[in-house]
This record gives sequence, C-alpha cells and structure tokens, in this order.
Amino acid sequence: MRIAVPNKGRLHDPAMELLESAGLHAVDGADRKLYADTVDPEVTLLFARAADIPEYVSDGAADAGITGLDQAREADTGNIESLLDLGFGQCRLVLAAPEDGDIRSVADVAGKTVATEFPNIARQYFEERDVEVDVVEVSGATELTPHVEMADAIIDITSTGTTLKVNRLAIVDEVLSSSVHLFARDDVADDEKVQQVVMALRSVLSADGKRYLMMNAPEARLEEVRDVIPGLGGPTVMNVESERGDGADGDAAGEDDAMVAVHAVVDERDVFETINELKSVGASGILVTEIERLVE
Ligand SMILES: Nc1ncnc2c1ncn2[C@@H]1O[C@H](COP(=O)(O)OP(=O)(O)OP(=O)(O)O)[C@@H](O)[C@H]1O
Ligand SMILES: O=P(O)(O)OC[C@H]1O[C@H](OP(=O)(O)OP(=O)(O)O)[C@H](O)[C@@H]1O
Ligand SMILES: [Mg+2]
Repeated sequence: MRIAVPNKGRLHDPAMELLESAGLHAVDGADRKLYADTVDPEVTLLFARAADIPEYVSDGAADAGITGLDQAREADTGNIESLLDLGFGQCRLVLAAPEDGDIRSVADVAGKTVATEFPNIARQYFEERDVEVDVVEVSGATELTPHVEMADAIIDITSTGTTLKVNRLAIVDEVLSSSVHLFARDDVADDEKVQQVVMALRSVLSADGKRYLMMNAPEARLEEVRDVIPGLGGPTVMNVESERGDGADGDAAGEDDAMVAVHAVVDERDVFETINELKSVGASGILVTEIERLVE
C-alpha cells in the first residue's frame, strides 16, 4: 500500500508525526526523497505537494493520501473518499474583500473579478448562488491581488485571520471549512491493509488528550473510586495480592483493609481534579502516564 504524504510545508511534520505514532515509522526518509519505506513492509510513503495528492490517489500512483479537504474538493476527482479526519490543518476557505470597499455580500461580487488558488471551488460556489463572476487563478499571495487591481475580491485560506487583517481584507462569507483527512481511492477503501492503517491512525487520535491513571485503592471504597472516574467503559480493577489484609489490625485477613489496583483512562484536563478526589476516597500510589495509542 502506498500513502501519499505532503513533502514539505506546514502539513509535512504533523503528518509524519501521526504516522510514526501509529507505528508507521519511515525507515529511509532522507530529505528530498520521493519515496520512503516504513517499518511495515506492506506500506510505502510517497512524498508530493499537498495540492497534487488527490490526483496521485485518484490516478493510482498512491492508494491513500494525507491532505486538506480543500485540496480534495478542488481536485474533484470523483473517485476518492475521506476515511478519517486527522484533526490538524484546520482552516477556512473564505470570500474576502477590501475592508473599506463596497462588497458586503456575495451578491455584491456580481460582474467583478475574484482571485483564488481554488478556481474549481470558487466557480462552483458562485454558480450555486447564481452570481456571475470572473474567476482568476493565482498560485499564492492571493491577499495582494485586490490592492494591485488584479481582483475585487478573493477566495483564500484563513486560520488565525492575521494575513487578511494585515492586508485590510474582511470576510464576506465562508466557502468551506477544512482540515486534513486521510483519503483513499474508492476501489481500495475497504481493503484490509487500508482499514488497518485507518484503525492505527484512529487509535492515535483517540489517545490524544487522554492520560492513564494507575493507583491502589481500598477494596471497601471501590464504589466511591468508581464514582470519581468517569472512564472509558469504567476502570479496570485487579487484586493486589501483597496488599491484601493481613489481619494485623484485628480484622480477619483479606477483609476491610484489602487493597485493589485500579487502572483508568481519563481526559487530560480532568487529571488534576480526579487525583484530588481519588485521594479523598483513600486511593494511594497514584501514577499518571501518557497513552500512545488507544484501540477501542
Ligand atoms: N494558515 C493555515 N492554517 C491551517 N491550515 C492551512 C493554512 N494554510 C494552508 N493550510 C492547509 O494546508 C494545505 C496546504 O497548504 P499549501 O499548499 O499552501 O502548502 P504550505 O504548507 O503552505 O506550503 P507551501 O505553500 O510552501 O507549498 C492547504 O490546502 C490547507 O488545507
Ligand atoms: O489566517 P492566517 O493564520 O494568517 O493564515 C492564512 C494564510 O496562510 C496561508 O498562507 P501560507 O503561509 O501557507 O503562505 P503561501 O501563500 O505561500 O501558501 C494562506 O494561504 C493564507 O495566506
Ligand atoms: Mg501555503
């Protein structure tokens, strides 16, 4: 199976990190190489421009690809599908125009010129709204075009909004909300290997923002411990042989002071509060660790 991955730019590093966390480390991915083998002999990576990846997958050069939804929509190949939202590269494609101009709505763009790196998405957007415009394709620095009388408005990517702001452009409408997805060609989407890769990537995304807690807790207070941990299907409880009651305090062995080991997955943001609550219900030896992958 060949997976096309952005060769450079902002999407390269997060894509490689995600693949690595999913167990697909590149083994010979030296700079400027077009291909890299991975530790899985059945998976090869192919490096390409983010904008070209939908075509690579569609044509069969690769079976799957990692790129923005905006690029897949623009390529409009008709035979690739999204298998998983990878949760990075979030941005919006927007219609924007000079702040001090008279374009305030989509209708105001009628008869005017719009510059964009996404001509297909732009044409479809205006067609659906019955607005006639002249779409001009540019390959970058789109925000400049309204200031050099090349265009009256633009359709371009925004995330923090800084680039629009410094170029004195205001958002008129949102055209598309995008993030990076794993795409595959329709005819291979259900293949076992492709699905294995989807599952591995999903397990990394599921583990993101989660922590694994391990602790000892008095068996007698287990219900209270359970109440504190919202957990993924509840905590795992194990007997701790060495910690079982020895009767030293007068109980029969194995009764009131028996301890159990409790393991649970919790949201990273709940860890602080959960630990305090666990201590108040008698838990001790609490250990917090990161989770690399979580296969559900
Ligand atoms: N500012 C941004 N914030 C988040 N995601 C972005 C941003 N700009 C682009 N993207 C996403 O990254 C994809 C690739 O962007 P682009 O083709 O411009 O490559 P790049 O990483 O900027 O590198 P270069 O422009 O140098 O080739 C876009 O299609 C979009 O999905
Ligand atoms: O809302 P912001 O956070 O300012 O981000 C938006 C900018 O980011 C991208 O440009 P990029 O940096 O990729 O440069 P490019 O035009 O060379 O692709 C995009 O084309 C916008 O210009
Ligand atoms: Mg860019």
